[in-house]
This record gives sequence, C-alpha cells and structure tokens, in this order.
Amino acid sequence: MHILADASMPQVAVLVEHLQAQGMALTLSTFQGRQPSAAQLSAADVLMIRSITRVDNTLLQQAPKLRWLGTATIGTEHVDAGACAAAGVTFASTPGVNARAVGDYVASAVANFALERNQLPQGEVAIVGAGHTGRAAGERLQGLGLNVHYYDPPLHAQGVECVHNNWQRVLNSAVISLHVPLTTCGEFATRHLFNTKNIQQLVAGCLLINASRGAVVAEQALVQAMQRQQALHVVLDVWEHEPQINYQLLPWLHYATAHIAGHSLAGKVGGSLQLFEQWLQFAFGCNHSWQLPPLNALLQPWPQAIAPRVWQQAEAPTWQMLASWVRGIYDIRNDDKQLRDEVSDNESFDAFRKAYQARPELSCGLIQGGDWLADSHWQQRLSQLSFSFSRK
Ligand SMILES: NC(=O)C1=CN([C@@H]2O[C@H](COP(=O)(O)OP(=O)(O)OC[C@H]3O[C@@H](n4cnc5c(N)ncnc54)[C@H](O)[C@@H]3O)[C@@H](O)[C@H]2O)C=CC1
Ligand SMILES: O=C(O)C(=O)[C@H](O)COP(=O)(O)O
Repeated sequence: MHILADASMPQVAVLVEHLQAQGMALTLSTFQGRQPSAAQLSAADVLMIRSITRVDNTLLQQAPKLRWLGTATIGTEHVDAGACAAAGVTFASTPGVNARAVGDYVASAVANFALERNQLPQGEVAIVGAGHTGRAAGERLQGLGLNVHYYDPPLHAQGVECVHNNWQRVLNSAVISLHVPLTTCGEFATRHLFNTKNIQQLVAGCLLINASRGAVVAEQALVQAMQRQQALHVVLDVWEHEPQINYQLLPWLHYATAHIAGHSLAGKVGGSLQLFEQWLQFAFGCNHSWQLPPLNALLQPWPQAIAPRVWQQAEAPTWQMLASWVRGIYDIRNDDKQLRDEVSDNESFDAFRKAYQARPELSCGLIQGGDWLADSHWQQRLSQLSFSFSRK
C-alpha cells in the first residue's frame, strides 16, 4: 500500500512508522507545492491533501490505482466529489478538525480590535453559519462578554433552535463573522453572500471578519467600500483569488492574514491523525486492530505550543484582562505584520503558510484565582474562552 501525502502535513511520517512497526506493509512519499506530479500520482493507492490541491478529472486520470482520497481540512470545495465517486475513489475530509483554531482567530481579532479602542464593540455579534467554526467563534466572543446570535437559514429550515434566518439582523450587527462553506448553487449559495448592495447597508463602524472562504465576500465590493471611505473595519484571512491576495485592499484592511485561521498546531496535527483514522476504517473495517498514537503524543515535539500559559488573578477580571489573556496566547497582529512584511507574490503566500508557526490554542490558558472562580458566571465565561481555571 502506497500513501502519497502533502509534505506540509505534520506527523504523517510518524503515523506511517507507527503502522509499519505493527507489521503493516506501507510506504510513503510526499509532494511539495500545490499539485503532485503525474509520476507520483501513478503509484498512489492513497492520497492525502490539504486545501491547496485541486482534485478533478485530470488529476484522477493520472492516478489509476487511487482508491482513497483524504483532505485534512474542513472545507471541501477544492475536490470534485462527483468525479471521485465516478472514478471509484472514496473521499473523506476532517469536519471540525481546526474549528477551535478558527474560534481563537476570531477571538483574537475582536480582542485586539476592542483593546485598541478601549471599548468592546457596541451592539450584537452576528455569526453567519452556525457549524463547527461558527460556534467556536461565537462561544469565545460570548466569553469576552459580547451578545452573539447565529444566522443559519439551512439549519433554521431544519427546525434547529438557537439559529435564525433574519438577514436584516445580520446587517444591523456591530460585528459580523463569516463561517459558511463556499457554495455556488442552490437556495443557500454563499458565493458573494456579501456583495456591493449589502456591504453598503452595514452599520457605521461595523467589524466584518472573513475566515471562511475568500469568495464569500466579493473583493470588488470591498474595494468600492474602501473607495467611498465607508466606516467599515475588515479582517480577512481568506482571499477570493488565493494564492493571490488583493494588494489594493491591503492597506485598508484592519487585519490581513494568509489563510492561517485554522492553523493551530493541534488543528494541523489533528488533521493528519483524523485522516489516518478514517483511512484505516476504510481499508480494514471498523473493528481493525491497528493502533495510532493519541493526539497528545503527536504534539510532544512542540512543547512550546502545548505548555500551559498561567495567569494569577485575585479579583474577577475586566474584559480588558480577558482580551489580553487571549492575545497573550494568540496575537493576530503578528500574523498580520508578517503578511504585510513577507508576502509579495503567490509564491511567498504559499511559502509563508508552509513555514507557519507551531501555534498554541486558547485551551492552553490556565487562570488561577480567588473566590470569584466559584461563581458559575465566571466559570462559564472562562470555559467559553476555552481556558481552564483553578482556585488557589
Ligand atoms: N480560514 C481557515 O483557515 C478555515 C476556513 N474554514 C472554512 O469555514 C467553512 C465553515 O466551516 P465549519 O463551520 O466547520 O463548517 P460546518 O459545515 O460545520 O458549518 C457550516 C454552517 O454554515 C451553514 N450555512 C450554509 N450555507 C449558509 C448560508 N447561505 N447562510 C448561513 N449559513 C449557511 C450550514 O448550515 C452550516 O451550519 C468551511 O467550509 C471552510 O471553507 C474552515 C476551517 C479553517
Ligand atoms: O480546514 C479548512 O477548510 C482550511 O481552510 C484549512 O485550515 C486551510 O489549511 P490548508 O489545508 O490550506 O493548509
């Protein structure tokens, strides 16, 4: 059995060695860049990719032995699932795997934005898309003390509670954070969900965050908002024409990053692990006896990314303290600065992402304090921020 994997998927070699040590006849090769070569594809029984590899009929025709394809991502629009099915290739993804990281990214964006102004956003937060990443973002923002609502018409149509389908309420919100898949057809298509018409209707001073897919927001509509000097603050992690970013927009954007919202260390290593778990089930059935190391063991080579960050706090914290704890673990401003300093073309965009830091998650935060920690209000707030806590 031969696995071909994206070279930037962490711990794949360790996972293969683990299975080889148990007696599995398994070989591994890796590919650099966006697309594997025809020679590499011709030998692959299994292909493991990330979001930058486009899988279509052309690629599948070069991979006659391929039976299983896995992407270590939540988004799947880079894979033509119909073409896979027609070619007899089983396709798997890793739902939710880096949702905590996306939640941390949004929390850091809002925490920094508020600290700059010494004021939390005044008004509601709209989370657009109430799935894995949307809920992770919403919980963290509630932890900061914000009033969050979830707009999700597909879930609303299924009768799910706690979501709504009131678009005007989204437009009236002080913060809007986007967490939808990129879809181009159907009743709930998300391509250009934010276009010239509705960007014009946003409330003055609105903070719009896109950490979903670039084309959910029409970049041209943002250029127009910039040109008419609309009172709008925009945070972009994703770009309509990646790996090309919009250099015209860049100076106007509040924070701009290189599609790294989901790139916590645990999110990336978890993606590799989840793919191996799914592939083993496909290849050997649900009751197979092959063992994989737990996620914690796979994270050990990066002690600085998993070490607890401890804060001592005698009295109940202010929102400024909560916000500074968030940015003490993950500070979006560093990623913003690096994009502006280091990314000047498509190649440097990809290179920056490939060499991205081993980023900790907010769950590394440990708050130690006094009686205030017995209060269920504070326990909930800290848990929403995914911090642990203990009374001293
Ligand atoms: N920037 C990054 O690094 C990352 C980006 N993503 C992107 O975020 C997307 C969302 O991820 P998850 O939350 O995990 O997906 P999910 O599948 O758990 O949730 C998506 C939600 O969006 C809702 N939705 C679909 N169409 C909608 C519409 N027109 N309006 C409002 N809601 C709509 C769905 O009903 C669903 O509840 C992924 O598809 C991926 O493209 C995901 C991870 C990392
Ligand atoms: O999971 C997703 O969906 C994402 O967007 C990933 O976090 C992006 O990571 P890469 O696969 O492009 O490294």
